[in-house]
Amino acid sequence: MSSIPQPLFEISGLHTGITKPENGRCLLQDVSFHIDQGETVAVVGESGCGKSTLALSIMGLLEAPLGIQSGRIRLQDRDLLQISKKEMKRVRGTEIAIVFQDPMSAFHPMIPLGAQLMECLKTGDRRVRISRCLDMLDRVGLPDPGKQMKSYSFELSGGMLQRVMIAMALLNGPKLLIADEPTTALDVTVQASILRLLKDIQQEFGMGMLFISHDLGVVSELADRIVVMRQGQVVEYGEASCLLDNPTHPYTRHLLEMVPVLGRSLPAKVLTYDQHVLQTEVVEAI
Ligand SMILES: Nc1ncnc2c1ncn2[C@@H]1O[C@H](COP(=O)(O)OP(=O)(O)OP(=O)(O)O)[C@@H](O)[C@H]1O
Repeated sequence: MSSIPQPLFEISGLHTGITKPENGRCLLQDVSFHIDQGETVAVVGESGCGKSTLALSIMGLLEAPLGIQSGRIRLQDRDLLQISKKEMKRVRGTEIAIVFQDPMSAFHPMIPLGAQLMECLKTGDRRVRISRCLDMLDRVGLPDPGKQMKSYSFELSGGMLQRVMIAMALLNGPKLLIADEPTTALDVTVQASILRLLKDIQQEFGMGMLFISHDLGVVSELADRIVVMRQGQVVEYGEASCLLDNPTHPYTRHLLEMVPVLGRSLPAKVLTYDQHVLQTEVVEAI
């Protein structure tokens, strides 16, 4: 008898909310979805629907008065809600890594970027760790990685710094990468090159990716499946192509209408994306 393969990552029946009894409020209600190895699942919804609360719930980084009320978050065969804080700290950054929206605030301005990257690789010979950081900076397309290791965050552009954050997230070979609005703070011409980079490295490294965005147009570029969230609840969930071609929930249709140029025609968006990439490469080459 063949057993059903286990997903890489699975959330089931997740409820997250304000835990104070006097003003208890549910911010995520019964959220469930899974991510298979090598797959990109996008969570999309407007501001305030609970996307960041979801990312923080997964990373075990919710701060009081927010807390998980019930549900399960599994990475392979482990329930992340049942492991110790110490073990969760190890999982974070090694097995699950996150790329945040604003690269400028993710780095310490007074510490060289190289030292901050090295800090993520806690073990191993110093020379091996330096070489690993240099390799990863090169892999994410940063010119002159040796120079960037000595630079401070304020010396790099937003796009370059986002590449450093992606390199940092990949250093320990995570099984799951969470990208929380990774292109929102960037210039439109740089956005497309960062999206292409995420797509490339996800294929190369074969990890699962949870891509969080308010923009269904951006999501259509790289998602295998899409979770549409509204007011803390999943209103639609399915294969990206089916959901984009035949949205069943009025809110998904509303999000689609907000995508400029795309409307409901994907090929037009793909064309727009390629034009952005071309434009970006021209800008970067100047
Ligand atoms: N510490 C907190 N205390 C009370 N309410 C909170 C707290 N953090 C978030 N919320 C509320 O939870 C809801 C979801 O917020 P969240 O930041 O997860 O949304 P989001 O979809 O990520 O929005 P955005 O795209 O603007 O970042 C919002 O109504 C927000 O006001």
